[in-house]
This record gives sequence, structure tokens and C-alpha cells, in this order.
Amino acid sequence: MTPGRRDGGTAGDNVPVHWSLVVPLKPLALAKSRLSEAAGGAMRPAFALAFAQDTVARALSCRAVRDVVVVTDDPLAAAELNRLGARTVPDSPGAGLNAALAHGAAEARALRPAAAVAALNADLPALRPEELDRVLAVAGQFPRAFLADAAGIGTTFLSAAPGVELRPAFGGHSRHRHSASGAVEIELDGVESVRRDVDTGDDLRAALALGVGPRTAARCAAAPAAWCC
Ligand SMILES: Nc1nc2c(ncn2[C@@H]2O[C@H](COP(=O)(O)OP(=O)(O)OP(=O)(O)O)[C@@H](O)[C@H]2O)c(=O)[nH]1
Ligand SMILES: C=C(OP(=O)(O)O)C(=O)O
Repeated sequence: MTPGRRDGGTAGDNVPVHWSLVVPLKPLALAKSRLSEAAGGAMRPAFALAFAQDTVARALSCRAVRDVVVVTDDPLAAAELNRLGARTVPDSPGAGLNAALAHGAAEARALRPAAAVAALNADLPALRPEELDRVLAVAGQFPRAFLADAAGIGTTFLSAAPGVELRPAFGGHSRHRHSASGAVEIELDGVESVRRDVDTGDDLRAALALGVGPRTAARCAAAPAAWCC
């Protein structure tokens, strides 16, 4: 069997793996700066919020997910994501993405010590729960595992089994860093929605082709046609 392609979603003793997901989110006014060219400054925060809402709502509906912990200092995003059922914590380290993820993982473990934890980007508006469940099922077979982004350069998902440190190394060419750190790369067909992060207008169009969640779809419907099609 090829590493990273095992089936099943159970720990070695056949106990189903339960997950706490950690979702990092920048303050909306700062988020998705690379979308500016396509979406302009004014609507960019609304897109960032819609992406996060669709990501979190669908993550929460996964069978294996027990908690979604969002790390954000944005009050509007925190209120909206709490309403969906996420638990939000402030980005108290204030030291960038990886520090925020390590903090969120510690919070998640304090809440549910026996669960596996995984970092999931907040910019996956096409996320399909059944695809994330397949990723989680494979990730549950390894101490640490990750999924490369659609571009094949970065990472959209990084997991750690109960008791294992997450050691996030996101940013830029993180696929290589996560692999070099010993995390197993998950190589599954048919999980494009989990890999489809949205940084640019082209990414947004690719996500729309997969099918986005309702909040992102509504944002696109309200935007000038050139942004979304
Ligand atoms: N809490 C927190 N989240 C962060 C931080 N930096 C990035 N993120 C989040 O990490 C995820 C991946 O980041 P990016 O894809 O670069 O998103 P972004 O920073 O909004 O996009 P750009 O402004 O275009 O770089 C997104 O969900 C971001 O909101 C940070 O310092 N703190
Ligand atoms: C944060 C990452 O990428 P990007 O900022 O390009 O979405 C990453 O893939 O590690």
C-alpha cells in the first residue's frame, strides 16, 4: 500500500478518529490581499468572510469533526463563525500564521484532549464535507499528514494524531517544508475541493467551477460580473 493512500478512518485499535479542526483567519480588512486585483478593496473583506463561513459550515458538517476552533482577532468574523457552531479564540500570540495555528491547536487540545487536530485554511469556499471526511480518514492513519494545495506548492491541511505536536510550517512553499518535517503527504484523487484555496481571481473562478458554498455564491452574485466569471 502506498503511504498516504491508506483507506479507513480508525486508529490502530479500531476506535474511530475524532477531529478538532483549527481554522486561522486574519482580520477581514487585511485578508485576501491578493484578491484585490480582481475584487477591489471594498468587497474583499466580504469575500474573505464568505469564504470562511462556507469553509467552517462545511467543516462542521463532516462526520468525523467534533470541534472547529477559529483563531481570529476579527470581531465580526468571530460572531458570524460562532453562530455557525465554531469556537473562536483570539490570535493572542499575534505572531503570524504558524503561531496562530499552534495556539489554536493547544486550545483545541485543552477542549478535547483525545481528539486528533488538523489545521485547515479558511479560504476553501468549494469545500465538500464528503471530501474532507476522506482526507481525515487517511490522515487518521498517520502521526502527521498534510494535503498540498491546488497549485502543488502550498498546503491546505496539516494534521497531528492525539499527543503529537502539529508543528505547522505554512506560508509560501509549505508543501516541501511539511514533507521535509516528516509529515506524510496525502495523495488522494477526488479531493479537489479541499485543495482549492482561493488567493486570486483565477482561484475564485476555479472554485466557482467546482461549486462554492451559499455565502460565496451570494457574494459573487452581488459583485460585478468580471470578478467571478
Ligand atoms: N489568525 C491568523 N490567521 C492568519 C494569519 N495569516 C494568515 N492567516 C490565515 O491563514 C490562511 C492562509 O493564509 P493565506 O492564504 O495567505 O490568506 P491571506 O493571508 O488572507 O491572503 P493574502 O493576504 O493574499 O496573503 C487564511 O485563512 C488566512 O486568513 C495570522 O497572522 N493570524
Ligand atoms: C499559507 C499558505 O499559502 P498561501 O498563502 O499561498 O495561500 C501555504 O500554502 O502554506
